[in-house]
Amino acid sequence: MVDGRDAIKKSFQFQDFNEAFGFMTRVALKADKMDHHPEWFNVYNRVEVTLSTHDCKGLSQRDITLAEFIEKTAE
Ligand SMILES: C[C@H](O)[C@H](O)[C@H]1CNC2=NC(N)=NC(=O)C2=N1
Repeated sequence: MVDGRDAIKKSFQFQDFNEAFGFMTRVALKADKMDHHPEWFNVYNRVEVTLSTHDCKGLSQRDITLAEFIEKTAE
């Protein structure tokens, strides 16, 4: 969860930048297909992802669906 707002957040660590950016690319393609986009921050091998739904100013099923895809993709 994120302080002060209805959002979920998770940090992922990879071997290197190449792995991190590959992960981001796969998530980006899925996100755009869903028309549901993450807030994220990347430094080298670390990617912090925050999910929420602007349309309802909170969490929706879309956040859960994208979160499940993200967890699978990070494995
Ligand atoms: C116009 C467009 O469909 C909307 O702004 C979409 C785009 N991506 C989005 N992403 C997220 N995270 N929440 C939204 O409500 C949202 N809405």
